[in-house]
Amino acid sequence: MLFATLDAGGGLSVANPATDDTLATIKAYGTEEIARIIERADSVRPAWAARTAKDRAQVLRRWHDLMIAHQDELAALVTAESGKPLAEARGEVAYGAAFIEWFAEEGKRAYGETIPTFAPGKRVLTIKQGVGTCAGITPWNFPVAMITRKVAPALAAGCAMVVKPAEATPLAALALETLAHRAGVPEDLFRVVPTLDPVATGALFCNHPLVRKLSFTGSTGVGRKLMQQAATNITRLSLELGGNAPFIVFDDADLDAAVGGLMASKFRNSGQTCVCANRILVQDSIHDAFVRKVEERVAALVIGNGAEPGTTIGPLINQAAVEKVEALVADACAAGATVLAGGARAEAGAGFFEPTILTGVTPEMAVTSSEIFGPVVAVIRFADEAEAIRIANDTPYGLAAYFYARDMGRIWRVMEALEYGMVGVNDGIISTEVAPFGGIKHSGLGREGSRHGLDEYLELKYCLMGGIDR
Ligand SMILES: NC(=O)C1=CN([C@@H]2O[C@H](COP(=O)(O)OP(=O)(O)OC[C@H]3O[C@@H](n4cnc5c(N)ncnc54)[C@H](OP(=O)(O)O)[C@@H]3O)[C@@H](O)[C@H]2O)C=CC1
Ligand SMILES: O=C(O)CCCC(=O)O
Repeated sequence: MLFATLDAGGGLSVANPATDDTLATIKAYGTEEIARIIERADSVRPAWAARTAKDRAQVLRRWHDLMIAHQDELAALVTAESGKPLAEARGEVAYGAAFIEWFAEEGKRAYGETIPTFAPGKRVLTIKQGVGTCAGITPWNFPVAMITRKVAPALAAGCAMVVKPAEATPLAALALETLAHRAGVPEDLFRVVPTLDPVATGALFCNHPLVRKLSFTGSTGVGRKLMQQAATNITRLSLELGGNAPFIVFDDADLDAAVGGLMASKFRNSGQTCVCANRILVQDSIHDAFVRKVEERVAALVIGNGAEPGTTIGPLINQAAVEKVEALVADACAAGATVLAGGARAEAGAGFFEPTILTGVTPEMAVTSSEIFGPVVAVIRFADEAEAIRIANDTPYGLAAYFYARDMGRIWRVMEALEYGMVGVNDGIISTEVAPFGGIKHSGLGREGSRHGLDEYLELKYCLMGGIDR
């Protein structure tokens, strides 16, 4: 069996959200064991950091290649444990592998600098060095890519990393660990530690003196707790938290392109991503035409088990997620919104919710202030550019925003006015390893991917050399 760790036995049971069947029961780590794993990671780190960046890159490159060679098996695991349709799961494996390829190369470019001196006889320079041993906490919605987006830059920078995957999706994470070790990543340098105690594990990661950096992707509430805990040890943090993405369609937009962008953004992983369009703002004069086109596209979506060919909408991750979406739709309807499509649990099974369109939504409704994390298109009308920007920015979140327009002046004005870390202009999918992914305000700290993603795992050391003139 490729992924031997799955047979390790123990207390953590993993279910398929489409069928509720148990997929595997795996070992759950306790905090004492995780503490020892951190210590072992830290003990092998100096030897890894001492290798050349090119040497580390070759190991990472082999890990990337093994992921691609096992793309179908990894995708099958992702679909089984997270529910996302197989085509999306294959896409996630390629996306996740791309971070490894990217950072394998980027690790070779961790340049320092020489700075023109401030005094004769002295020279000023900087070097960049790995931050040390790192920890990661990852969510269930991207069981592969959220791990590689953290581990690849950490390893490329010469760091060690211990990752706690989401309780719902540890199988792909363990498979990634197996492939990394096969590729030549030293076994103790990168470890995946599924656990039934996320609270104690988070506290351990924040307070263990050997953990110099924690990278977290998940809800804003948990991110806030980790930030409070990290204060004691002054642990460096990257936080990729919740979003509330506005998706604005102006009257000069290419409507078909905007509908296509909305479908891609809104229904990716059945609406369960932090960058999914959450509030759909449509200008008065094109509102009805736009909504009609969205209705046609929503009617063509296929709900079902993600493992079935042709499925485009899988289950939500669990019953709590279904109940949350159901409550948001009910609340919006009670406050005056109209259901144009869907609006209820789907017949496919207990974990499924119908792709839904709500019109007549207002910024006061909970469906617009909450991160829906489900397949609900909540449409708000607006009159002009100023109103759209005001509504779009009226949220504590600041992760991704999208808008469709053709007027160049408007494009620049709106792009600059949106208070978000990422803006998609005439595009609904912004995620790529080459660009800096991250948010502002309550959506987090730091950036992942791109050359900036490497800096999250590097310390900048300033060195002053005196006595040059003696
Ligand atoms: N920004 C993003 O990408 C994501 C945002 N979310 C948002 O959060 C909502 C809830 O989803 P949920 O899965 O509960 O998100 P969480 O933030 O609870 O989970 C994300 C990760 O954090 C872990 N975790 C949970 N509590 C703690 C803690 N106290 N200390 C340390 N780690 C902890 C989880 O472990 P375990 O799985 O074991 O509980 C998981 O690994 C979603 O509906 C969505 O709105 C969710 C996922 C991703
Ligand atoms: O939703 C998330 O957890 C963030 C990842 C989404 C992406 O990389 O596009």
